[in-house]
Amino acid sequence: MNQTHSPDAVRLIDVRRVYGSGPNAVAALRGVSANFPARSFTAIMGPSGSGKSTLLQCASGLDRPDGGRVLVGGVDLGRLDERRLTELRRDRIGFVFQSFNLVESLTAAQNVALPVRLSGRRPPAGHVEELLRVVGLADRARHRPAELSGGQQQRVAIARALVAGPEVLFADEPTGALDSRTGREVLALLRRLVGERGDTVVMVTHDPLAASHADRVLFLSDGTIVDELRSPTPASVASRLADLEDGDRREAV
Ligand SMILES: Nc1ncnc2c1ncn2[C@@H]1O[C@H](COP(=O)(O)OP(=O)(O)OP(=O)(O)O)[C@@H](O)[C@H]1O
Repeated sequence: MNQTHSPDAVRLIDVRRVYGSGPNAVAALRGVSANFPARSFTAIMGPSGSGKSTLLQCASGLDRPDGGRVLVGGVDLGRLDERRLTELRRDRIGFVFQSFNLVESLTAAQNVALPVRLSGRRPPAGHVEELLRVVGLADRARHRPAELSGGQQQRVAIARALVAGPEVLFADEPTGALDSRTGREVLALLRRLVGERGDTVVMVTHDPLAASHADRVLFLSDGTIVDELRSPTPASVASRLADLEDGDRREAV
């Protein structure tokens, strides 16, 4: 593969994505460049329609940009055919969404092992148990999703996303379906994964409190990155977001 050593888990270089064509074309990303260093926790925020989901989809190889480059662990996704891109997503990228998407008929441990099983392999001995321990569910390995709380189900989903040892964990509104206390526990877990295991997390969120758990917040507006906050606090994030949303409203008038 086209692999070069890179301290960045993910790099976006002048990424562009246009939906549709002609007079109805929508430029969802207008030249986005960003580095996501290994062992960092980045939150992506911005008003509705600013391009957050599109950025996550392009960065994770779920969607192909119309211009620019995306590198995951030094591999240029644009050079991969569909089969290799699918393999890269399976082996090197973890996903967590607002909905937990667990298989109801399988236990927590079986859900965690599933991505590796589906690729015709077996997780190394003790690996699933270790991941369940990391997410605080060592004693729930044999429970099925219906026997777990929402926060516990999301923690199973996080363990599942980590089972292949991905370069990066992309999280799209991971606390969107959780109450605020449970949401904070999941955010604290993501924080710990970065601090203690050296995982890399990129999270889209609408919630300033959620974003304040990250090392840095990137703000998108109208398809471009317009600002960055390091060591964010809920207040500093909320204030910056309000400015951007005000700007959007003024433009709409
Ligand atoms: N499949 C699509 N076809 C056409 N336009 C699209 C498509 N997906 C997104 N868009 C448009 O691209 C722009 C960016 O959308 P995107 O979903 O990335 O924004 P977002 O910041 O994630 O929004 P939200 O916070 O509301 O989820 C929007 O104008 C949206 O309407």
